Amino acid sequence: MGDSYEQHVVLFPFMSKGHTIPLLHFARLLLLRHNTAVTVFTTPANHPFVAESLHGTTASIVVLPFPTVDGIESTDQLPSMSLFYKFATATATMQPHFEHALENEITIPRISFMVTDSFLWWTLQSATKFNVPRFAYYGMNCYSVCLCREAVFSGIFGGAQPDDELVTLTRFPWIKLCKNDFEAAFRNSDPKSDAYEFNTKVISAVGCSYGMLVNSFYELESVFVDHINEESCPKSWCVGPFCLPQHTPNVHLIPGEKPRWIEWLDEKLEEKESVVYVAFGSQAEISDEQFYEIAKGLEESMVNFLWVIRKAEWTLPDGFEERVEKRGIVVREWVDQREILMHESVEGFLSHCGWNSVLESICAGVPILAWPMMAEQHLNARMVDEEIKIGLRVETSDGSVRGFVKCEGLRKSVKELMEGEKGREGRKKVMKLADIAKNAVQEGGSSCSTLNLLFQEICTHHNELAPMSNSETTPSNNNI
Ligand SMILES: O=c1ccn([C@@H]2O[C@H](COP(=O)(O)OP(=O)(O)O[C@H]3O[C@H](CO)[C@@H](O)[C@H](O)[C@H]3O)[C@@H](O)[C@H]2O)c(=O)[nH]1
Repeated sequence: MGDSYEQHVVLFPFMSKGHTIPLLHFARLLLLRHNTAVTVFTTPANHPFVAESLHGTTASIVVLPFPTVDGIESTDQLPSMSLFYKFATATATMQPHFEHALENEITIPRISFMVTDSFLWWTLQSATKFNVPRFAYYGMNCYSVCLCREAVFSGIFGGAQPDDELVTLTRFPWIKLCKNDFEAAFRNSDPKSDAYEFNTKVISAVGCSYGMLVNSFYELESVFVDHINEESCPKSWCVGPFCLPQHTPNVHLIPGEKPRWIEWLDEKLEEKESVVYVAFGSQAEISDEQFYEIAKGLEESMVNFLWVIRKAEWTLPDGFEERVEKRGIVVREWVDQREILMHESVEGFLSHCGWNSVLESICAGVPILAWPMMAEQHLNARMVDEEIKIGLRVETSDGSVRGFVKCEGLRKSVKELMEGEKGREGRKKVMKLADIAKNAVQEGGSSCSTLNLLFQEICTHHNELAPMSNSETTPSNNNI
């Protein structure tokens, strides 16, 4: 790495597509600052994905060994998400290799700060040893962070009320939540459980970090950003959407080079037809029974759809693709989701509400039909439907937040998104937010200014430390 760089940022994403992709976008965003060098840490099996994503940039990639029993290095490959805690805990085996690289391999220029995923809690110890400020990347927005904290502090989980009964939050009285808005593992208060142990380590390491880096923008959730920054530690820095500044939709200049689903969307655009995009992220688990109802609901809705199916074992009803031939397309490959959302024919997104999907939909000005499945997605769905009002929720058969979705419920909800009043209102609102998001990442916008401030603060922090290079640094246990 050359001497012309004044700043050097280390990024260490967690090995899951929904966590890695945004930090790779953030790497590109950092590289727009010409004086900044970026080093990204990853594992052998994730290296090709990271390298392809950073192709054509000056980012350096460091590969650390990750010895797992089954050779799985990304959560989307796990046979079941019940193995998540085992997988996430195993990342700690990388700590000595990470520290070896910090001490010997990537010493020039001196590291300004590191952004490591909150699930890699042990990186705080490494950052502390080498006197490098650590920003924890949560993957969640400030709304969900605040709601998780409030639910814990207000004792919602311990209350005697049924799991689906709504409780008003004292700090945010316009918000009602139920126990089922949270994963059972997150509510588990048994200190001996894997979930409790892991979450405790993660939360306490975030609390002792220099800051929290958030893939969001201030105008989207100012009440919640302010709440975090006024009432708790560490400070949150909203510098997103990470996917925006450097995104130019793929331009397929050579005929025949376009993926078939983009050609299909082009055809729909020519026919002046709108399309709903259907995708549930990189790790959702869907039962065969539920999968069948999705297929039937889409077929009966009579809307045009592009459906990305993640798992080979999810089988479509007999003759499905023939019956929907003219108005539906099923894709079983990895797609450029942002390119699809940006396509002019796409006017609705049936989504599991992973935070990246929600943000990408906001940036593309596409309203959402929210069908949360796991993690913090139920909170994101409340945000979409009740807080920022850019869509609606899918109708479940018993009205509960985790209820089964029958084909009639799906058909009605999809129609409402594409042709109904709630869809229309959501579309207007999300288009305004798309403009605000674009402004946020422009020079002078809130996210751009926050990132500048972060760099300024880190420079001041460095100047206060004795000048020395990393190679001269004696590992110590001083807190930053
Ligand atoms: O074929 C595909 C499939 C996915 N994606 C991208 O993969 C990412 C998926 O992220 P997200 O929508 O957030 O879904 P998950 O993969 O489910 O994300 C996990 O991580 C998120 C960030 O922490 C959480 O909000 C979610 O709840 C959690 O499930 C997005 O950038 C998509 O654009 C593609 O580009 N092509």
